[in-house]
Amino acid sequence: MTEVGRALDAFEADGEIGAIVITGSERAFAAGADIKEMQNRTFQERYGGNFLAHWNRISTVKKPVIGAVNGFALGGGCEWAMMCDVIYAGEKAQFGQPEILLGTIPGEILLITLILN
Ligand SMILES: CC(C)(O)CC(=O)SCCNC(=O)CCNC(=O)[C@H](O)C(C)(C)COP(=O)(O)OP(=O)(O)OC[C@H]1O[C@@H](n2cnc3c(N)ncnc32)[C@H](O)[C@@H]1OP(=O)(O)O
Repeated sequence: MTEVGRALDAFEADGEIGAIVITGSERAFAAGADIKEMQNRTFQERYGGNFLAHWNRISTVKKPVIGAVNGFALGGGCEWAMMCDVIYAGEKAQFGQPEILLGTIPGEILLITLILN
């Protein structure tokens, strides 16, 4: 996410770039946060460690952002798509918030963004 954040910073600052397209592969746009990285962290570690830092960067970019989505857009990946100004969805696009099955709050990134703003 740090790399995505850096790329978005650079695109936003580049006067030659008028719009940004974010995409994945045919199989997945993004399957969400790394479950393996999350699974051993306590709530306090996630909250205090700012685990979701940079995840909402798309929503603050001051240039049009287009999400070209195919395959899975799940959890944070679904939220990413929703943060784009336009979603251009392929026929195989699947949007979902399955993280409730992991015991985590669906829509966490957008919820935190709403609370902080
Ligand atoms: C930001 C938050 C924290 O607020 C919310 C989140 O984003 S929590 C994460 C939400 N996402 C999910 O719950 C998606 C979980 N994954 C799946 O449902 C499936 O893996 C799938 C539908 C994306 C793909 O299914 P399938 O084609 O059957 O392939 P798999 O064998 O299940 O997966 C292949 C491989 O990828 C690993 N994988 C998939 N998603 C994740 C993920 N989010 N984090 C880490 N790793 C993921 C999966 O474990 C497999 O790995 P290996 O077993 O091959 O090592």
